[in-house]
Amino acid sequence: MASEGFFSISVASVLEDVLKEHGKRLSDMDLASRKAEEAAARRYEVARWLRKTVGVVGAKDLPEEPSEDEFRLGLRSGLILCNALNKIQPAAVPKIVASSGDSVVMPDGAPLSAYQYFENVRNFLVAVQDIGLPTFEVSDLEQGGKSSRIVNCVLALKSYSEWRQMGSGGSWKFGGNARPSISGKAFMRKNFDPFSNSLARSQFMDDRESSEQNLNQVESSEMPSPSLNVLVHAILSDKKPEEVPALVESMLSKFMKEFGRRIASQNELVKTAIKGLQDDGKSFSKMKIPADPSSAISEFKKEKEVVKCTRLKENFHNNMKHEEASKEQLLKQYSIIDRQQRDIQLLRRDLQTARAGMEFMQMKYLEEIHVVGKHMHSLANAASGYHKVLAENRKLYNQVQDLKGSIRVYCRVRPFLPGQIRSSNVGCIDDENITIITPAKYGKEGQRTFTFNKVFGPAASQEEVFSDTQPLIRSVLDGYNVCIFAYGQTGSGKTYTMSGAKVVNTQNMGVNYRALSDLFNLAEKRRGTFTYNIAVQMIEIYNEQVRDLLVCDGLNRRYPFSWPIHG
Ligand SMILES: Nc1ncnc2c1ncn2[C@@H]1O[C@H](COP(=O)(O)OP(=O)(O)OP(=O)(O)O)[C@@H](O)[C@H]1O
Repeated sequence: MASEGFFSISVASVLEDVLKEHGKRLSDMDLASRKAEEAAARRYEVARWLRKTVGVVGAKDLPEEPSEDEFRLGLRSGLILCNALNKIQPAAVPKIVASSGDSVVMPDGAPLSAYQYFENVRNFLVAVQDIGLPTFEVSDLEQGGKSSRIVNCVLALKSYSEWRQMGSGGSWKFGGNARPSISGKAFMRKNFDPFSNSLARSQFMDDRESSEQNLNQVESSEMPSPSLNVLVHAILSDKKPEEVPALVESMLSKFMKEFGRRIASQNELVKTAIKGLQDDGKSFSKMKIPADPSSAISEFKKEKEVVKCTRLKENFHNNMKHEEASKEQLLKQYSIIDRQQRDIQLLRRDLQTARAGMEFMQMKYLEEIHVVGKHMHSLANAASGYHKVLAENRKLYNQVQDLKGSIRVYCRVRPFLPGQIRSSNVGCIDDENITIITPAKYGKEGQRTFTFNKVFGPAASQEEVFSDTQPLIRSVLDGYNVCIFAYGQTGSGKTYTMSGAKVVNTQNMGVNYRALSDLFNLAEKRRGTFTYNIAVQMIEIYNEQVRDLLVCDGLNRRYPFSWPIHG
């Protein structure tokens, strides 16, 4: 909760704010120079201790007061560090690697022996970590590295050495003489783990960003803040002893005022928070805000409990209502499901009935199909029999035509034309014979009888003449060649017999028209069985000349002709 933060007033923070207000004169420049002074003093102390502990190692003695670069370069090979550690704790680093190049201090960037570089420094760091001392990164020995971490490590080692020299008993105090007096920081080690905290505190001046964190750590351990110490020191350092009491009095009065102001503001915040909760309809009882924040907190906690219980009750009631509503809905759903199940039963019954009906229909249909199939089969048999019979009939028909004769000669006697003298020399006509009376010769009338396949008298109609030739016409459709032609003298009636009168009608229609009409009728009847291509040619033979009578362009074409055959 946001309000919880308002109860954490720290006396140290108030004091620090007051001091800061007093210490306006302390500029950042002062802080920077003090930081540098402190870092240098610590570095000198480390160098002096190492010189005293290790002495000259490999002709690389650290100066008593080395610069930061001299400090790094002197320790870069790891020889001094390893030897120092082995002095304090023998064989902590089992093997120290030295090379011929160790007699010369290697400048930055110059490659060290990789073996030496990794072995000595790494072995030192491993051993230091095993002991529980703060360590540093290998890169801190290079240019740009944090030498403060190396200093911290060696100071911790120094403290550890002193502790061992005192017999390793009791608590190990570190930092009493490891810090320059200006820092005023205590570096206490109660066990090995807090070394990390100690290191963080020692780095305070190096890293201003971590100052807030360090402040909290100091407050939690009831130790004065390092920044407080610095501020107090900065304010009082340039004061005369007689000025100090007045200054302290002034600072204390300001501190009391600030502390009172913060307490008041906290109370206001608590009141506002409680009012907000009451406005939300929570069951807060009327609450007096005590002057004591701790009692306010306990009251506030109690009220929170009451609100929590009320909420739980409300939740319980809401859940019950919700459950009842769910039950009602469930009952409705059950009734709907029952109705739907009944509907489904009815539908199933209807479906079964429909299915039975369909099966019955299907059975009937199959039966009918079977019967129809049988009929079809018998019809096919009958059709094939019919075709056989038809072929047989045709064969017999043509045989009859052959028996009648391939060449048949008919004789037709024309009636007298209007205006002609009715003097005939036709004596007698029967079915096949005609008797011609010849003129008297030598005073004696003569007569001759001629026999034909058929003789038509003057009363014979066009239909009678055609009916006798019709069977021959039908043979054409069975593949037989048939030729019908008329022969006789001029005016004897050839054209009339073959074509008809000048004005053709159904009565006087000649053999040609009737034969063609008969052929087309037959072809139409047999269309499902046969396809016929029909062509017509009509010629005249006159004076031993053959002429095409169907030419209609007026030209008198003579044999041989050439004409297209059309279907
Ligand atoms: N059977 C018949 N009944 C009635 N009239 C007929 C008959 N035969 C012929 N005629 C008539 O006789 C006349 C002569 O007939 P048609 O022209 O047919 O003779 P044709 O033999 O064709 O003569 P051509 O050889 O000169 O052409 C026509 O007027 C025709 O109408």
